[in-house]
Amino acid sequence: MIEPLDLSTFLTVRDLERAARPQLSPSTLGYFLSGADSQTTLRANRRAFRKWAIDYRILVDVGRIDTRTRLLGREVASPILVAPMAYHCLAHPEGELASSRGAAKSSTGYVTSTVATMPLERIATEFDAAKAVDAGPSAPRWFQLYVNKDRGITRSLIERADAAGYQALVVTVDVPIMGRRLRDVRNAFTLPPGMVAANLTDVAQGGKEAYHHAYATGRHDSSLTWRDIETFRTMTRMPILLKGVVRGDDALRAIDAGASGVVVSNHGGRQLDSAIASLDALPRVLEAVASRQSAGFEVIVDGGIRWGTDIFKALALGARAVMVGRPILWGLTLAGEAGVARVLQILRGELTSAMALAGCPDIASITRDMLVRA
Ligand SMILES: Cc1cc2nc3c(=O)[nH]c(=O)nc-3n(C[C@H](O)[C@H](O)[C@H](O)COP(=O)(O)O)c2cc1C
Ligand SMILES: CCCCC(=O)C(=O)O
Repeated sequence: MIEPLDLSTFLTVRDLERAARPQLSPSTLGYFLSGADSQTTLRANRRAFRKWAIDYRILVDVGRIDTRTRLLGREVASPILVAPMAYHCLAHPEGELASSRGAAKSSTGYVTSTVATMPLERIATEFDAAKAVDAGPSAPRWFQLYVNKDRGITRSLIERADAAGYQALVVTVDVPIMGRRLRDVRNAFTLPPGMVAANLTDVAQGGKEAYHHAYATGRHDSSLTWRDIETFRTMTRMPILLKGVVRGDDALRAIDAGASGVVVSNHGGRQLDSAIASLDALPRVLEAVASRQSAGFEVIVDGGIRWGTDIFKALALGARAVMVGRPILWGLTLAGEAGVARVLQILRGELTSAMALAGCPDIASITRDMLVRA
């Protein structure tokens, strides 16, 4: 019998990554890890955090640390969300059912991907059932939208997400075409037999045609524009966030198009290689938004968050919250729901420690002056 994993021996996200990697096939590992082309942006996302140092404060009462904040008008337990990622069943047989439970039990927000390997309704049910029932704010769950050439399919996805009680629609806008990830090309990456993108059952699944390729080249809509965002706005009551914004002017257009926020992101370095690092893009997006005084407009950032201090830096620069991508997949690979919960526990624990050591007992006290150039 295999000894059950003692997750408490994993102290950092890196520990989980190191243990998870050998468990995955080369094709899946390549898909999870890869950035586009030379992977310059993938590296830049990490490097951007190292350019800042924390200018900590002393002799502040940090006997009680409070990580609560507000997101889209609701109180949340922490400023951390699970980023939308495709195909969780590649990491674990229970796929998104396990990852969503892991997030819910950790009181962490969760974003379901359009290309999930489980039906979005089941993910919603699983998340809600697993939510921590003790006092404290409950975690949000949002739906990420990829726009299909067949707008009937897109409309039906939005309606299903609405009906399933998702609280926001995250429209990903940095994938007009799929970035070229060299390992995926070389491995002819696709989904193994029997695994499907459970919410897009119209697309050729399995069989001869490689699913991933079939969707990316056949169904994904490269003609998406601002006008479509305005159309989606009229189709749902859910607030809309645009994910993949890096420019100030685009953030202003997002406000004009009726969006409730943006995710400053370059898709984890998987799309345009040599794109600006997401943390570097954050200040100018915030500056543009501030110039418009759009009260309540949310600015979230993702890309390269691996430590609690990374979250601290993103918040100090002005982000409302962060999304965490690949680390979730390492936890899911190693131990399903419990592994995801462990990743989130580590990150939240590190954030709490950083706040205590920096003299910031609550999120509001993590201000811009807490950072200096390293
Ligand atoms: C394997 C993988 C699959 C992804 N799938 C999606 C997706 O379906 N939709 C989406 O909007 N973003 C997707 N992303 C991008 C993430 O949401 C997020 O922007 C990125 O992973 C953040 O960077 P990090 O992995 O360095 O934390 C994916 C990223 C990875 C690594
Ligand atoms: C068509 C699936 C796209 C998934 C994705 O967003 C990614 O691999 O980065």
